[in-house]
Amino acid sequence: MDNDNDFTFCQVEKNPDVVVDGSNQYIDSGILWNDNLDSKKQEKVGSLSFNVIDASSSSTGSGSELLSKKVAKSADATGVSPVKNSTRKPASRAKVPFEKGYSQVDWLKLTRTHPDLAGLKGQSNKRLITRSEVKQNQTEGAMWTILKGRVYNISPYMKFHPGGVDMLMKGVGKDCTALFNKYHAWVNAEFLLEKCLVGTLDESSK
Ligand code: HEM
Repeated sequence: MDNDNDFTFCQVEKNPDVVVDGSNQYIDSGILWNDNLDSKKQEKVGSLSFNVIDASSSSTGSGSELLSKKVAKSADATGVSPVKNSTRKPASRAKVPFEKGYSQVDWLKLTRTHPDLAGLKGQSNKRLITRSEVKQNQTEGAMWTILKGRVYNISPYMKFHPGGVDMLMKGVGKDCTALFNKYHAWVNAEFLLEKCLVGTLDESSK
């Protein structure tokens, strides 16, 4: 098996290049780790390295998300949270090898450089959006989906999706939350798709 190109199996070092909003936070394991955590320690098991956080000695974490994820696979960069103990059998894995230039790291670079990934053209992403408007946006440049009450334009993420374009297409024009949770409830989509946010779902809409 050739995993050389699969970032999931690469060791990803903390990279000062990926400073988010210049606020001393780094993208690491799909979580925004606060750099002030001095109790962070690197451990190694086989080819995987882990960041072990002693949360008890610090109250400077970046909110509940940080505190709830004390151990993270640093191998699983960008948007993939640590695996939780679960009695539920996960759906079968079908990760698609990415095309050159479409790794999750490439996606993060794009999110930092592209001026309008959501395709808002100056419109606010704070507005309420109806289900029928989501349904209407299924064209190449604007493929909208509802995920956990938020509306995203997932068109730019298509070729970057590790599960493949076909799988992601299943969520276009509708609410993909159930499918999303079925395959990877641990994925931090709020972070990955932050720049693709179009608005909030109008829950009362049809
Ligand atoms: C809409 C937002 C979505 C985002 C941000 C997203 C993101 C991701 C990420 C980061 C992975 C890699 C997971 C890992 O390495 O553990 C992945 C894998 C995958 N995704 Fe998605 N996904 C989305 C929606 C969907 C939908 C709607 C489906 C199904 C219809 C789907 C099916 C899959 C499958 C089958 C895999 C590969 C299997 C696996 O690694 O467990 N995804 N996705």
